[in-house]
Amino acid sequence: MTAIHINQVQKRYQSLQALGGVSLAIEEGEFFGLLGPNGAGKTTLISIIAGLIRPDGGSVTIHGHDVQTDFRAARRKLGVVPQELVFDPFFTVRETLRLQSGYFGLARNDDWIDEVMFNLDLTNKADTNMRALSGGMKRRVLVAQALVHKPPVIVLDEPTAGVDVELRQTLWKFISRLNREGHTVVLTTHYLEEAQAMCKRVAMLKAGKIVALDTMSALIRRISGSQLNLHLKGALPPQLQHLITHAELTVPGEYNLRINDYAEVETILARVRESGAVIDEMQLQQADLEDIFLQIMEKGTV
Ligand SMILES: Nc1ncnc2c1ncn2[C@@H]1O[C@H](COP(=O)(O)OP(=O)(O)OP(=O)(O)O)[C@@H](O)[C@H]1O
Repeated sequence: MTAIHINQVQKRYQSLQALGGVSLAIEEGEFFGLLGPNGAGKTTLISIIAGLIRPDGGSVTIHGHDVQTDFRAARRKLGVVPQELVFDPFFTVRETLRLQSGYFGLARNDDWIDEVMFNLDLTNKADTNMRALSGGMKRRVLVAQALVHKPPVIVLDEPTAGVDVELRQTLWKFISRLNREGHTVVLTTHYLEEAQAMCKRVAMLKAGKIVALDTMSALIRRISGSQLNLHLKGALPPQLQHLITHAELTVPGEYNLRINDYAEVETILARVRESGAVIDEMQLQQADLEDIFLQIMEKGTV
């Protein structure tokens, strides 16, 4: 079944086209990444998925429920961890989570609340007032709040922005477990390493449009090969100059060369030796999501 179906969604803020006709189907059980630079439209899209803002055109369904015409049913299937920390400061952590459960009509939810708090390392803060929590702790409560009704679809908008390593690890362990148990997870993050480690499929947004949509492994394969990083005493022979990547960043004696297969490394080294240059240092680097991201954002394609 399709967990989230986004069909031709458009949103405009005055003269700014924040989303220009986005279509996307995320299947049940996926761990999906929504990536893009600041202002690409990720939060706008998530707010539309959550039914918090209205699109100017198009539609979104969650497990078949339209987020506008069938809001309550759609909302019940969805847990959203928003980017901003907004809380009522007078409630304790447990009260906050009970209130949220009440919103979904769950009167006796303490077993699950306890389990969520335990998994997010919040148990010893259960009776602390929200206003007395640190930013990182508040973020944990935001995650817990999104999960009180065991939603089959979990959307996290930059959940690890500015949080420490410990929370990241705790959070990813718990979210991975929920994904293994069948929950669909959609994540936006600026930490591309995190996206590469967690997401099986990604969409890249740029200026309100999807500019790449593929599995993580296919995207990484798409960027041809790897890089050979050379530190030379002497100049790079002219017949290798065309292999230089990011020429604008080249420091004298240091070169990044694009290679398509490892056999090319031998040829390059032979040419360097013939030219009389001496190799001080060399490194082979695998392409990663960051290379792909930068290339897509700069050139629009890989
Ligand atoms: N309420 C609003 N009024 C006017 N413009 C808005 C509003 N909300 C968002 N925008 C603009 O819409 C565009 C998309 O914003 P959005 O927050 O969706 O991007 P984002 O991809 O989530 O960015 P970030 O990575 O910085 O969170 C931006 O140019 C933003 O300035």
